[in-house]
Amino acid sequence: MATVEASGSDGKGQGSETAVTYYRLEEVAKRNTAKEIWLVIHGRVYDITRFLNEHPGGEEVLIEQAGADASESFEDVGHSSDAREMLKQYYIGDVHPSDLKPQSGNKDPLKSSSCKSCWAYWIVPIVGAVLIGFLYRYYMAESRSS
Ligand code: HEM
Repeated sequence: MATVEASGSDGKGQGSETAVTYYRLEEVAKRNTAKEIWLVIHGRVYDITRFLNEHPGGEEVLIEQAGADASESFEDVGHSSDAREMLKQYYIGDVHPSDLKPQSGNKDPLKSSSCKSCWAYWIVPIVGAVLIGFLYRYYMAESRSS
């Protein structure tokens, strides 16, 4: 089931005063037949059914991505800004916030396995460098005294 919520605070600029329809990923996944094709690109849901025959890259690639997150393949192709503009006409809503990937949905970075700014990422090299510095000084002092 899609949930409709008033927008304005999501900061995505898709008509800040209009209502946003949220779709669960499981719902998007069901739209994977040639009769009805939805896909997700950067957290947004697109109904590209009527675009299938018009896609300059052919319908095959779209059918392959049907019902799934096509952000990566969309970017890999290096679509033009015209192609990005075209997306707007097929936009039907956003992925439900609880289905968004951790980097945008998970508020606790320590619990994220892809945590890049956690303390461990920078504290370990710093402690290592300080330790090596001490060892170096210790050995230099030793070699000077002997
Ligand atoms: C609704 C989403 C999409 C739209 C509006 C779209 C639009 C376009 C447009 C306008 C072009 C012509 C070249 C350009 O202007 O960049 C194109 C080419 C192409 N697209 Fe898409 N596309 C979409 C999704 C995808 C996806 C998901 C794939 C997945 C692989 C894909 C693969 C390709 C390929 C392979 C080409 C041909 C590139 C070439 O010949 O150089 N497209 N698309």
